[in-house]
Amino acid sequence: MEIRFQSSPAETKTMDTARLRQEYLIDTLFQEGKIELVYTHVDRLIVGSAVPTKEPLFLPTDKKVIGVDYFLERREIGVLNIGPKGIVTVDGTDYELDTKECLYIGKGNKEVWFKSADPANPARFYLLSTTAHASYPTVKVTADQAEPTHLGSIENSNERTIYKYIHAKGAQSCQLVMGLTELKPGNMWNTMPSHVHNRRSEVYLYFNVKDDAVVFHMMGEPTETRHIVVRNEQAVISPTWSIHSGVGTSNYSFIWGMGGENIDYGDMDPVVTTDLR
Ligand SMILES: O=C[C@H](O)[C@@H](O)CC(=O)C(=O)O
Ligand SMILES: [Zn+2]
Repeated sequence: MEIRFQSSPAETKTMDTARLRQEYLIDTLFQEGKIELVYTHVDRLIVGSAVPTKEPLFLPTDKKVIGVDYFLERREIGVLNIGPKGIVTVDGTDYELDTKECLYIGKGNKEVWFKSADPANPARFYLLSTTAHASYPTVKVTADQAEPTHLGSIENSNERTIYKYIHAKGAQSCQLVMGLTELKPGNMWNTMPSHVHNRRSEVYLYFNVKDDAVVFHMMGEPTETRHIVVRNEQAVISPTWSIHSGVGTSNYSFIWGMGGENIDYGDMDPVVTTDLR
């Protein structure tokens, strides 16, 4: 498992493009036939993917990194499929996940397997895990059940739909909050006006980014911003003190996921756009 440590705002200010990318961008996800996991000390989130082809893939532990006998011994995980239909098997129970469907798996489940319904058109499971102190029921959430919220306007180029899967009023969890946002065609800005939330860290996984398109992901303290150029199926780690907004050269979607002190989606500190530097 790859390990990332934490950098302070003061350290981040001094980084050049390559260093920023090394620190905050995850560009190794969604390799076919593989599970990929990245451990960040930012709220101890584990960010990953599973793209099962011929063989089912097992969610492994890494005794050296997490110090337990199985992955979910002291953790919970959200699984969101951004590809064709797949199956997640949790201690012998199968959950079918179609595109944009999510599975919350609670602490204490010993064996998690990922399979594709059609190995020639593999499922693409995005994984986000936080530490957990209690066991909540494993539950599947469909896009329809995910409380679609329409936000933004074409005038501001940010008309989008936010689906909340795991949060205080949805699938229950210890600290994981997770959902998906889709921009309408012709709309390029996400999360603008931007915000921070010192109570939680966040990771964005950009997807449905066209092959010749990129997203300029804005990060940093509101008065000390930087950007990272992101391509399809790449993720960016956002520490508590950082804004996390983006503008694409075309429309796109992203999965947002958080861990920290609370599971209240709305607990954000808005940044006045004209205060950004
Ligand atoms: O803390 C919440 C997250 O940053 C996202 O849910 C914001 C988002 O999807 C959007 O405004 O488009
Ligand atoms: Zn946020």
